[in-house]
Amino acid sequence: MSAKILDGKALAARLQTEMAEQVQTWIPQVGRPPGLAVLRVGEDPASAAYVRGKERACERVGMASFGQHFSAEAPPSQLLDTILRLNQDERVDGILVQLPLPPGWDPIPPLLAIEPDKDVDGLHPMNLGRLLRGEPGLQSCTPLGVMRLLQTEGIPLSGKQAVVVGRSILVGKPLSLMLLAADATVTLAHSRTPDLADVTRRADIVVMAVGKPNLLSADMVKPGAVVIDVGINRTLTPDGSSQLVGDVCYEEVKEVAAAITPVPGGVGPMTVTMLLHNTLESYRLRNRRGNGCSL
Ligand SMILES: Nc1nc(=O)c2c([nH]1)NC[C@@H]1CN(c3ccc(C(=O)N[C@@H](CCC(=O)O)C(=O)O)cc3)C=[N+]21
Repeated sequence: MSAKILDGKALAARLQTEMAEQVQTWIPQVGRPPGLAVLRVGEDPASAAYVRGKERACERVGMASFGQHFSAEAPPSQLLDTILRLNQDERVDGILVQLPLPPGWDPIPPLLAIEPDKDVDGLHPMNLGRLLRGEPGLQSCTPLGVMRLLQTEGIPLSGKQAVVVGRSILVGKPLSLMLLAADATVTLAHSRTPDLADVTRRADIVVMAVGKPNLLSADMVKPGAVVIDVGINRTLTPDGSSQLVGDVCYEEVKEVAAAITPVPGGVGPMTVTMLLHNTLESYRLRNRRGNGCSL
């Protein structure tokens, strides 16, 4: 039996169409479109590609984008000043700093400078604290995309064993808290976990968020488990062309899992969609408070 393919790309397209319709009904009430500012530093080609993808998605749903690019040699105060200005800018609902920053750039000051209510990446300590405490707040896009995909596919989480592999602040840690909030029993494994296979084999839901191709093989998966692949790795094929792969041995794992996300076309498109979702949420909250209109 072969696993159900969890088509993140299709779900992302559907959600973006819905958002585009909502945006069109809200613009006349508010008098402006929702706005997102993506800030990029340096010349990392992968970051440049991701930022382009985010800006294109913005345009597709009718949002305004206020992107800015800084040289890796620019003084970090330039980035901070820009963030402070965008915090005050009424046209901007979301601000994000594309990570990783170039060597020598400390990500903490810019992440702290972003106004928490515009922090659409959910990385400000205020929003991370809200997530930890189970309070409403902006939440990290990739974990949110994984949760939305699981919920839309009707995959039950309450009482299930969920194993997350990878403890990053962008994915592993926040996703563990979200799965916990959904009443899963959560294990957070990482590079120092001995006998990873022994841990993953207990899981009803395995999430891979490490960044190592082929880390999860079929013998590490309980038959009938759900496998979510957050890994994004660029590898070279024998003929020399570049290929995007996740952290999962996809071809063999899909023969034992009940459901699996592909790479590309799984979690990646959901990440971008949740960024738009967070920007819209911030726009709605800002205008609800601001002028009493009911978005
Ligand atoms: N502050 C910050 N926030 C982020 O959300 C953030 C970040 N920094 N740094 C890098 C990671 C990576 N990331 C992805 C977004 C979309 C795809 C995506 O759309 N992937 C497509 C394929 C894209 C391609 O072909 O290259 C897919 O999986 O189908 C992947 C990865 C967001 N990140």
